[in-house]
Amino acid sequence: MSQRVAVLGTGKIGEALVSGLLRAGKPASDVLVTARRPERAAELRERYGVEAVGNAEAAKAADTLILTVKPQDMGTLLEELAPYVGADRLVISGAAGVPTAWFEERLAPGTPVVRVMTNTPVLVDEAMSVISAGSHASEEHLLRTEEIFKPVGKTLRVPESQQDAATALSGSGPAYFYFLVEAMTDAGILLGLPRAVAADMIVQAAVGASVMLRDSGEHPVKLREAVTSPAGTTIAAIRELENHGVRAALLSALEAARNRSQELASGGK
Ligand SMILES: NC(=O)C1=CN([C@@H]2O[C@H](COP(=O)(O)OP(=O)(O)OC[C@H]3O[C@@H](n4cnc5c(N)ncnc54)[C@H](OP(=O)(O)O)[C@@H]3O)[C@@H](O)[C@H]2O)C=CC1
Ligand SMILES: O=C(O)[C@@H]1CCC=N1
Repeated sequence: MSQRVAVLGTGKIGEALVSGLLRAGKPASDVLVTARRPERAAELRERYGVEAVGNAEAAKAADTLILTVKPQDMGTLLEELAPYVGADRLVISGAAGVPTAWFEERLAPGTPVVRVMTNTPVLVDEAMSVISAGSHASEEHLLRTEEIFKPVGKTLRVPESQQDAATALSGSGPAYFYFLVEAMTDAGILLGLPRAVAADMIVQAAVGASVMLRDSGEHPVKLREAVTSPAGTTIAAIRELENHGVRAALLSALEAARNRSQELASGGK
């Protein structure tokens, strides 16, 4: 069996994974991609030098299939793949919500399935990829999955029962930070700063705070306390955040994301 990896449904996440595989040294000849539109296939061929093929051909030719279509498109894709995928392949699903059991029901008995929730920082090798084994996936399959995702960031194994929460926190997580940066940049405009200057300040504050969170090992409360001087500026802002229920809003927001992931379990609309 070849060491070929196929990415099926190469959109934003699929393309990010292809670029990661190539950056990690996988030869382009070992990477196949599929796309729904011919112009997209041509774009991927040109950009990465990989072969773009049909879904059935990818399923026949690759030993690892990474499925990165939207949950709502997974049913159609599985119908195309099922005749060609057996227990000698590894199927990795990157979709939100859809459980490994859903794939197992549609594939040949014993087909190993691994569910992965990654996030867009895969583009800068700073992803978090949260990994769970289906009922036929062995340690070897998990290691093969980690081999694909480790070069593009961190990996974490969790029981599949935690995947919907991981999707809410980690898969969607970057979007919350972009939302905050966008809102804080607007606040800079309100305070009279030019947009570019405000954006520069906020992005650097986000980078600095993220690096400190990751590298200091300190609890976020301690880091925030170090910024918050008695009778100073920060506590004036924190009071407003608490008055406006930002903490409660985050709890509700992540619960809503978790619930939506659960709704997508059946490749739902
Ligand atoms: N975006 C994110 O931050 C994250 C997304 N995910 C998951 O990754 C998956 C993909 O998301 P994302 O990359 O944002 O979505 P995209 O829409 O960018 O990518 C999906 C791609 O699949 C293609 N496609 C759909 N059906 C088929 C098919 N039958 N055969 C071949 N290609 C097909 C689509 O084609 P077309 O362009 O024609 O629509 C599209 O290019 C989702 O399941 C999502 O839950 C996981 C973590 C983070
Ligand atoms: O919004 C979504 O459904 C996808 C899954 C996680 C991040 N983006």
